[in-house]
Amino acid sequence: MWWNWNIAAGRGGAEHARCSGILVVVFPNSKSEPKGLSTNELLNTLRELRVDSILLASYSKLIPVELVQAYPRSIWNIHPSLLPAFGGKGYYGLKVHKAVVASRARYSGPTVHFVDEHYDIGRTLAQRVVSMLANDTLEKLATRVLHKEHQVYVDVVTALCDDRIVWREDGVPIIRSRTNPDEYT
Ligand SMILES: Nc1nc2c(c(=O)[nH]1)N[C@@H](CN(C=O)c1ccc(C(=O)N[C@@H](CCC(=O)O)C(=O)O)cc1)CN2
Ligand SMILES: NCC(=O)N[C@@H]1O[C@H](COP(=O)([O-])[O-])[C@@H](O)[C@H]1O
Repeated sequence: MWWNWNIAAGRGGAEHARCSGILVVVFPNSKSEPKGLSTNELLNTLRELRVDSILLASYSKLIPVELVQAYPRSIWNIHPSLLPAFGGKGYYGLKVHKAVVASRARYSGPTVHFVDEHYDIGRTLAQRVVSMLANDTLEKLATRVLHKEHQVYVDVVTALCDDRIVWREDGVPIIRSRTNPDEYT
């Protein structure tokens, strides 16, 4: 069963979701969000709503280990670089693209990965490549990468809905092709 619901860390995302009729719970509890849920309250809410998959998008806090352990192989995140490059603590939003441009890398692109206890080291599930341009600005690169993010996350969610995400014997997650069951990416 798919629930339209949203765990919002930012006010803009929460308001947009509410206006779209999407159930919103705010996490974590903080000074700026005193009505936010604690980890245990969030876990109870997710269980009550029978949530079985969690997808992060622009979520800028560390998901607590209790939530990671309660949802094994069931929390995904999208990161705006080709992990493991340019990931980890301090790498989010434009900071990621700034590091990529400074490195003179020839390619960048989004990564969809499983979430584990630490930032950005969970198993990679899908990536898309974006070529760097000689006159790239942070904003131009961010826009091109974001465009690919919106494509690759939709592809991953579609594969999730189709039950086409499988784990290879060596522990690598792969996606079975929608058209040819003998092909994987
Ligand atoms: N347990 C996990 N939690 C989260 C993960 C993860 O892989 N495991 N991914 C991040 C998303 N992310 C990159 O994709 C990311 C977000 C934020 C940071 C970061 O350094 N944050 C700052 C705080 C920023 C703020 O307060 O707004 C920090 O921790 O100092 C790194 C990577 C989502 N959660
Ligand atoms: N590490 C997490 C991270 O950097 N997330 C990134 O923040 C950007 C802004 O998205 P938004 O316009 O939806 O807020 C997106 O590129 C997203 O990948």
